[in-house]
Amino acid sequence: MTKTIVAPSILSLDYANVSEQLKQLNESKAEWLHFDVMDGHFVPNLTFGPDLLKGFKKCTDMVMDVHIMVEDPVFFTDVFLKAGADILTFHYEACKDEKEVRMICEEIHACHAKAGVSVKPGTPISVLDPLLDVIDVVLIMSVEPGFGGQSFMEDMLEKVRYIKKQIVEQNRSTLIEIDGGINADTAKLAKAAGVDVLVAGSYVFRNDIKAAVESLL
Ligand SMILES: O=C(CO)[C@@H](O)[C@H](O)COP(=O)(O)O
Ligand SMILES: [Fe+2]
Repeated sequence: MTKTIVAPSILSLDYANVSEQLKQLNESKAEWLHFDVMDGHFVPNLTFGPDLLKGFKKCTDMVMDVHIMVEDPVFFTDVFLKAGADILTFHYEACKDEKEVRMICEEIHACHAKAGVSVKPGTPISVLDPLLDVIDVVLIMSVEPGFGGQSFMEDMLEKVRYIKKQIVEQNRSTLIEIDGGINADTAKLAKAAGVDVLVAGSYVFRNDIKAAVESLL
């Protein structure tokens, strides 16, 4: 069994208490910090810009896992790579075609970062089969993107099982990340299906941070 990585989503961080929460995150077993970028167009919500990412990088050594939910992935990939993203994940649905997905992944690699591609619940995961050679992280949305605190869509586990099989058959080292509605119960289901990285927002920040992270491992 491979090691599980926990990626707390700062969408649910308590912004009245940032330094204390960051201190707890730094003391926790979470290895990645999930940074949700929303442009108000691709999803009906608006979140963070590159300066916030630069600020977080000064306060933690965690891996910056940037998830861009934006209409223009080419523009924002460049912006967040320059701001210091370690992993840059964009949406398949925001791209013109397969060629553009490949081109963005290659641009990310040229900046020495890892490339992630995300699919919304309604998108078949098989669209990523021919792209696994350039994808470091497949991010499966287990809620509709846009907001934290939604319920886990259990039928997304089928996508996890499917892409895991493809990764093994193609002999790739691609990681599978799941995002949305993760708590101690849904984490068990996700891990059993083959998930490597668990994004968790509301569950981590509405509980004791260190204990919540630990309960997901
Ligand atoms: O990308 C998103 C939402 O679009 C996520 O990363 C959420 O931030 C997850 O929040 P929880 O479902 O864990 O509360
Ligand atoms: Fe996310």
